[in-house]
Amino acid sequence: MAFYYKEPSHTFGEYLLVPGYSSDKCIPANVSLKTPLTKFKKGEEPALSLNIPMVSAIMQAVSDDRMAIALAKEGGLSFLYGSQTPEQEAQMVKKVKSYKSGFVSSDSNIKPTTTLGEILALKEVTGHSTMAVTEDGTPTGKLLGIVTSRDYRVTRMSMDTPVSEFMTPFEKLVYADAGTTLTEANDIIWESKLNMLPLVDKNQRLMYMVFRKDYTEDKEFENQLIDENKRYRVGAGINTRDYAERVPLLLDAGVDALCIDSSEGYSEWQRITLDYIHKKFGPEVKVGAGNVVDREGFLFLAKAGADFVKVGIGGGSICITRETKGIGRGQATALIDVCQARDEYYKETGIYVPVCSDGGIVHDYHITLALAMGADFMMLGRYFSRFDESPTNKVKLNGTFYKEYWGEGSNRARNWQRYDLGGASKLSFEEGVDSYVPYAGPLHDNVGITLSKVRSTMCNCGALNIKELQDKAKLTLVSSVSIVEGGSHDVIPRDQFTSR
Ligand SMILES: NC(=O)C1=CN([C@@H]2O[C@H](COP(=O)(O)OP(=O)(O)OC[C@H]3O[C@@H](n4cnc5c(N)ncnc54)[C@H](O)[C@@H]3O)[C@@H](O)[C@H]2O)C=CC1
Ligand SMILES: O=c1[nH]c(=O)c2[nH+]cn([C@@H]3O[C@H](COP(=O)(O)O)[C@@H](O)[C@H]3O)c2[nH]1
Ligand SMILES: [K+]
Repeated sequence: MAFYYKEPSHTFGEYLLVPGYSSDKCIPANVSLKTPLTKFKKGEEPALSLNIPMVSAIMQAVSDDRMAIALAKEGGLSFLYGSQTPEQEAQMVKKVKSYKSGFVSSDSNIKPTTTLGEILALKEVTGHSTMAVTEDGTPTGKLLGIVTSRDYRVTRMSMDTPVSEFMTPFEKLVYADAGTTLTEANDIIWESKLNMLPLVDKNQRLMYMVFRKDYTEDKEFENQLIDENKRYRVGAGINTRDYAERVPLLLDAGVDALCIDSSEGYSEWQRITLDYIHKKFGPEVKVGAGNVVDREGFLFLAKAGADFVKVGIGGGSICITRETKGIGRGQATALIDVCQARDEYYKETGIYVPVCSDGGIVHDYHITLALAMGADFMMLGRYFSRFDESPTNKVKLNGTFYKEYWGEGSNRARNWQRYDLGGASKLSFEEGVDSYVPYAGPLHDNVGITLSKVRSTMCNCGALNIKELQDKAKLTLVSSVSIVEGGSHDVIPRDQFTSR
C-alpha cells in the first residue's frame, strides 16, 4: 500500500515568525549573514562560505557572467546556467575570473553606420548613455569613436543620422593603453575631466572602458566574495550526462563550485556523477546536488558525497512540474523535513551538509523564514531576473518596463540548447513557462533593501547570526483568515482616489 503523509504540505506564505527577546546588542548593524556553502566537519570551517545567504538560479534567464560579477560583489554566488555547451559555460567562468573591477567591457556594440534612432532604442535597453563605436560593432573591435547623450539633440536631428556624423572621433579622444592600472586610469579621468576613459591595445582595438562613477562605487563592496587571488567567486551548473567532458573545462576555467542541476535528485544518476567527480578530481572539487524534498532524498545525496543539498520541486515561479507531472511538495514542509534530517546526520556523523532552499521565494521575508526553518542559503530565480544585470531583454509593455524570465524546462530554454548543440532530443512536454517579471533596477539597491529586512527580522527574533536564528526561531502556521488580517484591510487605499 502506498505511503500517506499524515499532514498536508505547506509553503512559506502559511508561516510567520513569533518574535523573541531582543537584547540591546540586537541591532541590524551587528547581524552577520555569513553562511556555509560546502560541507564541513564539526569544529572545522567550511572550505567555501557565502557572505550573504543568496545564490542565483542555474537558468539562462538569470545567471550569466554579468550576474555572477554583480552578485559576488554583494557577497553571494551565481551558478552559471548549464544549458549551453561546455565550452560556452567555461568561457563564462573565465570572464568572471578575469574580470577586473572597474574595467568594463562595452555592452552597446555599435558601428559607424548605426543611426541616432537605433542608439536611442539601445539606450532604453541597456540604460547606458556612453557608447563605444567600433569598426565591426563588436565590444573589442577597432575603436573609431565614442558617443554620449551630449553629442546629439533629439529635437534637431534626423533619426536616420549615422553615428559617424556626430560621435567624438578617435583622433579627438583621450584614451590610454590596455595595460593601464585602475589608479592610473582614474588619475587621467580626473585630470582630463572625463566621464569615461577607453583602454585600447596597440592595434587601436577597444579592450575596456573605465568610468568615473565606478571608481567611487567600487569602494562600497565590503562583503564581496573573492578567492585567494582576489578574483570573484563563481559557481556553475552541471548535469548527469556530459560531466566527464564539462567538468574538466569548468575546472580549467577556474570555477569555484559546481551544482548538479535537476528537478529531481534522488537518483542513481546523481550518485554516479558525484562519485565520478570526487574520485577523478578529489574532494577539493565542491559539488552540490539535488533537488530533493524529503529526508530520504537528503540522506541519499549526503551519503553519496554531495557538498550541499538543494531542496525544492515545483515551487519555482515559472515551474509547472507539479501540474505536468504531479510531483513535488510544499516548499516549507520539504525544507523543514530535509533540515531535520541534516541536523540528525550532523549529530551522527559530525558532518554538516548545508541545505539550499531553491525556488518559491516571493516576498523578502520568505528568505528569513527559510533561514529560520534551517536553510543555510537560498537559490533565487525570479528575484534576480528582474534586475539590470540579468541576461534577458528589458521590454516596455503598456508603458511599464518588464524583464523576460523563462523556465529551464520551457520550450524556449530547450530550443536554445537544441539549436546550439544541434541535438536531436525533442522536448516531449514543457515543465516551465516563458514569462515577464516587473523590472526592478540595479541588483545592488534591491539586495541591500532585501537584506536589511532580513537583518531587522532577525533582530526581532533575538538573533545576530543565521545559526542563532535557527536555534531561537519560533514559527507558527497561520490560518487563511489571519493571512487576510496580515495585509491592509477594511480601509480604502488613498491612491484609489488620487489616481482619478
Ligand atoms: N526545481 C524544480 O522544481 C524543477 C526544475 N527544473 C529545471 O529544468 C531543468 C531540467 O531538469 P530535468 O528535466 O530534471 O533534467 P535532468 O537532466 O535531471 O533529467 C532529465 C531526465 O533524464 C534522466 N537522466 C538523467 N541523467 C541521465 C543519464 N546519465 N542517462 C540517462 N538518463 C538520465 C532523468 O532521470 C530524467 O528523466 C533543470 O534546469 C531544472 O533545474 C525543471 C522542473 C522542475
Ligand atoms: O518546474 C520548473 N520548470 C522549469 O522550467 C524550471 N526552471 C527552473 N526551475 C526551478 O525554479 C527555480 C527558481 O524559482 P523562483 O523563480 O521561484 O526563484 C530554479 O532554481 C529551479 O529549481 C524550474 N522549475
Ligand atoms: K527518483
